[in-house]
Amino acid sequence: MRISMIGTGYVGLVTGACLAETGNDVWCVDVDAAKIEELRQGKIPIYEPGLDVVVRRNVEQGRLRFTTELKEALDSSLFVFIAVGTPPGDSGEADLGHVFDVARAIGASMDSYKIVVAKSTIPVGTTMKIKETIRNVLDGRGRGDLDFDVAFCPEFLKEGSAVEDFMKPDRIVIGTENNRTAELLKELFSFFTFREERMFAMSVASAELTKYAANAMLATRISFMNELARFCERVGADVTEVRRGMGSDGRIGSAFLYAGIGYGGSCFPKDVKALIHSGRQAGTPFSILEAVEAVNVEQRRWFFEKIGARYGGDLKGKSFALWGLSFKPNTDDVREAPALDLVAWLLDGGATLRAYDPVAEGNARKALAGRPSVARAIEEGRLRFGSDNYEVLEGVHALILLTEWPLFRKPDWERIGSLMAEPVVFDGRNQYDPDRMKSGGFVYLAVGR
Ligand SMILES: NC(=O)c1ccc[n+]([C@@H]2O[C@H](COP(=O)([O-])OP(=O)(O)OC[C@H]3O[C@@H](n4cnc5c(N)ncnc54)[C@H](O)[C@@H]3O)[C@@H](O)[C@H]2O)c1
Ligand SMILES: O=c1ccn([C@@H]2O[C@H](COP(=O)(O)OP(=O)(O)O[C@H]3O[C@H](CO)[C@@H](O)[C@H](O)[C@H]3O)[C@@H](O)[C@H]2O)c(=O)[nH]1
Repeated sequence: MRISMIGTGYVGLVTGACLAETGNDVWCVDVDAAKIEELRQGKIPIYEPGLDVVVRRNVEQGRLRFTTELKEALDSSLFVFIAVGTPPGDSGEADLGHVFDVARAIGASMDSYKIVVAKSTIPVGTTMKIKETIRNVLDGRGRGDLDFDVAFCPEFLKEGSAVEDFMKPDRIVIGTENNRTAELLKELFSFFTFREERMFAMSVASAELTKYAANAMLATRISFMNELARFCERVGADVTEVRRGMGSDGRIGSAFLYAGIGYGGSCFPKDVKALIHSGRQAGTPFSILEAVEAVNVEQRRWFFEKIGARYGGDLKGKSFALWGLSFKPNTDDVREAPALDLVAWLLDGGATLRAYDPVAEGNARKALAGRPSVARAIEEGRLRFGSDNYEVLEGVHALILLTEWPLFRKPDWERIGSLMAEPVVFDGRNQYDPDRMKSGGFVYLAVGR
């Protein structure tokens, strides 16, 4: 089938490449000319395991193309996917500016029947507003005769395993206004699952809300565990043991119960805020989600204070090695990464930092440059980036683990001990065994144990 993917970011590029991989002809469209140029030259603008191979293969085989010209792509497509960003607005609402820009551009460019499928995460009612926007532009062009359908198909991929998640989804949700569109979308997505029971056709509104509900539930589990972890510390329990005990109940399950320094990324923080905003607007506030968000904001601060407490609240003259800057392992994405707040607070407290991340250094540098106090600290030489995870340890007072990259899972503790000025480890992701750490001569401070 012929497809236009509008927005070539984490979701658009993965979706476009995977749809091409299953034999479709895909145009990826973006307003970012530099990004499109990079892609045309065979460079992948994001770090996502396995994506480079899929993109290159499909470009070589002529099924995947990149353009800034929407019309060029639309003219040869039946399906038009919208995969642009929906960042948080000032009051937590989803900012739909890019989505409606695209809707207007589709209305201005289309000259034949299309199925417009929103994949961006958008509040209930938005898909129908997209339809109205396209219709208004068509009417304005005197092309009210042109027919089109709209649909909403949420994306559930996780960064760091996006290609695998897309190719082998747990479920495919298809929100449409009519059966014909649902059947066509089922056919398009049937490449990714042989199991009919994994395809959920539903109303557009239900599909829109399914996406927010799933993210909000996962975020709720994480905040629950983070609050539980703080309680565990007070009462002498170990949250990792509690997690194993409770997660073994099939009704609860073991996924997304890991306490740490709070959830980050481009989705959970913004989607929880957006659902809170929608709930308030509808007069049915999500008091649970308000708490989920508050706990998440507190959690990174709680960890920072835990570090400070070891030094009587005074970080001046202390130096720390930081392992990990991305919001989770296997990605270069630092959007809403808890690590960035930790970097800023530690520097504001007077500490000197040496940070290492396998792939996110570039994005972290850009994001941190926007914080004036961090930019000053970089000028003063109080924040440096290392080229490997051992180099940053030389002479530091403690190691702080912020992102659980596989590389950090089983390090050489003897070597680490010999490099550091003091053998202290703050583990923000509960990666190490407290008994082994203590018997290895380390002071080990983790989350909820
Ligand atoms: N990142 C994820 O893991 C993930 C997973 C599921 C759903 N989502 C949702 O998917 C959407 C996209 O997220 P993302 O992380 O891919 O965003 P992103 O910021 O990585 O990419 C968005 C792209 O859209 C482009 N764009 C903006 N306006 C445009 C326009 N008018 N025409 C063409 N291109 C335009 C931008 O230049 C950018 O390249 C969001 O709604 C997000 O909530 C994201
Ligand atoms: O037990 C856990 C699991 C995750 N996290 C944190 O939660 C955040 C989000 O992690 P994850 O969900 O793995 O990554 P995302 O790429 O943000 O994916 C989420 O957001 C996407 C965008 O909406 C959805 O498509 C995915 O289904 C959903 O998992 C990260 O900061 C993790 O460190 C925890 O703290 N504890």
